[in-house]
Amino acid sequence: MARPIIRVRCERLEQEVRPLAPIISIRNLAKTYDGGFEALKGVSLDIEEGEILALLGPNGAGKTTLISAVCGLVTPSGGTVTVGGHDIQGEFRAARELIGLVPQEITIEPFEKVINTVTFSRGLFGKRRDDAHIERVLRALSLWDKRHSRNKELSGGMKRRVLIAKALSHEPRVLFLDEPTAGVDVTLRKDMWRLVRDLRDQGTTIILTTHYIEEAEEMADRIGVIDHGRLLLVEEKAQLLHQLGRKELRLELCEPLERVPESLAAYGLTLSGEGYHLTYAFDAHADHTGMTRLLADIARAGLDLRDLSTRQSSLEDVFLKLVRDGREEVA
Ligand SMILES: Nc1ncnc2c1ncn2[C@@H]1O[C@H](COP(=O)(O)OP(=O)(O)OP(=O)(O)O)[C@@H](O)[C@H]1O
Repeated sequence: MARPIIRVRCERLEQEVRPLAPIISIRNLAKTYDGGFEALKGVSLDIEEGEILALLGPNGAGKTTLISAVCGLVTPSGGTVTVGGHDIQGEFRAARELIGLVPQEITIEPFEKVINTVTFSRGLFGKRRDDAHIERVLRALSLWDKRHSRNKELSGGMKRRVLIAKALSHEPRVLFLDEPTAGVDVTLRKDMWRLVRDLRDQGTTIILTTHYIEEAEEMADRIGVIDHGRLLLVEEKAQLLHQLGRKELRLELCEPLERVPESLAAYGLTLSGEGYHLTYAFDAHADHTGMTRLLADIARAGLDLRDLSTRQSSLEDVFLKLVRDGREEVA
């Protein structure tokens, strides 16, 4: 009698340790628009269920094109996308049903009432009417009191929330937010961040695009950087922030140098500011930063210091460097 119990346990264990398939799988996705412009150049990316992924990139990087291709609104020129295992082209309806999309531009019928807008949206996905769900969504977005207002009577921030309510009306597993806080004031932006985190806590996978580094830093579990149709990096935010633990010590000399003295070669210093500035990069998390030894060796080399300062690198530095390096590579 004991055997079946053991077998059941083993099966459970296997289920627990089996890695989950990504909810979205993008392989070599390419898009060339009519006229020959290559907006996506072979993007590959897996998105895990329940994560918040922020796609950062400058104007025209390809963020909206990527989202639109994953949502089946733009036909790719190459590559594949699956959502919940369904091919976005071959099994469009099954894949699209899993997705909620909040577009960049406000696209709601001005004379329609809020509640009808959201209820109608659910119907478009062929889902049966569920007033309790619509009420939950509207309450979560602080729109319940406005349910009988016409869309045109709402503020810009409320209209944006109606777009989110529409996107959530059919209970999608993945929510795409294309620049959710563009042109939104600071308070509303923070409300939006809270809302997105709550949705993730309830199990929704979130992919958002943004220009705001602070937004990616605040919300994302992973950050992807895209530019010129290429994904330059996808990294856990915690990992990125660890990398950002790099600091710089800047030394200002009393007399300029022509080159870094041989005795200081091991520190990898860079000389700038017409020979007046020496910069030393170090890991702020390390037990030994090497700073004390460097300063002793500088004194030994007979260099006099006028000033010194340290500076922490930021996500913005990493972002700008990646975009700059990527552009140099392309050029
Ligand atoms: N329908 C189209 N036809 C031709 N080119 C297009 C079309 N849509 C977008 N593009 C071009 O593709 C590139 C990527 O555009 P996309 O909107 O994906 O960028 P983005 O990263 O979302 O930019 P932004 O942050 O400004 O919204 C841009 O150079 C854009 O001009």
